[in-house]
Amino acid sequence: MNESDNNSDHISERASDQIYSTPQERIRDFVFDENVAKVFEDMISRSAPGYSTIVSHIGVMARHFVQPNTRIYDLGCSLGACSLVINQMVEVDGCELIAVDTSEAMVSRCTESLQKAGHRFPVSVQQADILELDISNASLVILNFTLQFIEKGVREALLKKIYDGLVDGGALVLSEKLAFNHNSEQELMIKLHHDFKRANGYSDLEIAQKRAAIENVLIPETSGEHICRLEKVGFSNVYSWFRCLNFASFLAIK
Ligand SMILES: Nc1ncnc2c1ncn2[C@@H]1O[C@H](C[S@+](CC[C@H]([NH3+])C(=O)[O-])CC(=O)[O-])[C@@H](O)[C@H]1O
Ligand SMILES: O=C(O)C(=O)Cc1ccccc1
Repeated sequence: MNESDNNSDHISERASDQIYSTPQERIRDFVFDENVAKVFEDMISRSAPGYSTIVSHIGVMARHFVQPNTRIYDLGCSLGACSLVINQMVEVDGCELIAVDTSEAMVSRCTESLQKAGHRFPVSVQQADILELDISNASLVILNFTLQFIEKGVREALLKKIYDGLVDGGALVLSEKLAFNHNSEQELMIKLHHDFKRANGYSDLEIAQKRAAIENVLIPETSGEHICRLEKVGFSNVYSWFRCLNFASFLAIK
């Protein structure tokens, strides 16, 4: 069945992101509301270089790291792309998948997609703040482009809580937009990222308005800051396993 056969179903369509396509008098801070949830798949695929590669490799890493009778956490799950791939790839017994997001619009769509996909182990989708969440008996925790939206001052405490909640040999996959220490690299990566967005059909107006909307909301840090903090909270091995322009992913093993 192709997409047009069932386009009354909001899960099967990939509605196109036109949120910043018309001039706005005042740019409001970016929020993950209904309007964003509706177009999120299109938005993130056209905006985050390497996103689909990262998601599919999270499935590969899940197959390696998930241990029987443990929990998997997808923190800031949005529409559940990582949960869906983990659900497809993990075949061990006694696992439980917990997907969490503060956005009601995301949680309702994520719940529906996971139900539709069918799952071989228990899955719970919770509308909650990951800063308040209890994490225990985890063999895999995913923070796929979520930490960057968390207030900088509490990021270390969140990572320590994740480390404490992991079993030995458990892993955290942390994907983030990066900042750079040197102006020349920072400027070049931002320019190339904007070129990537333009090549994916975004106009200069869309790029500029989105940039203003996320300026105070998405706070990137350098690769060095991420690696140091992951080591500081206790992870024994921290690997930088993916990078495309100013987007990167780290694998931290307890
Ligand atoms: N404190 C918080 N608690 C829970 N959720 C939060 C919090 N803060 C932000 N979020 C949620 O984190 C998600 C970040 S998007 C993740 C993509 C997904 N991981 C993916 O693989 O498709 C990344 C992006 O848009 O760049 C949003 O759904 C927020 O509501
Ligand atoms: O669009 C951007 O410029 C980004 O940095 C990526 C992104 C993707 C989805 C929501 C917020 C930011």
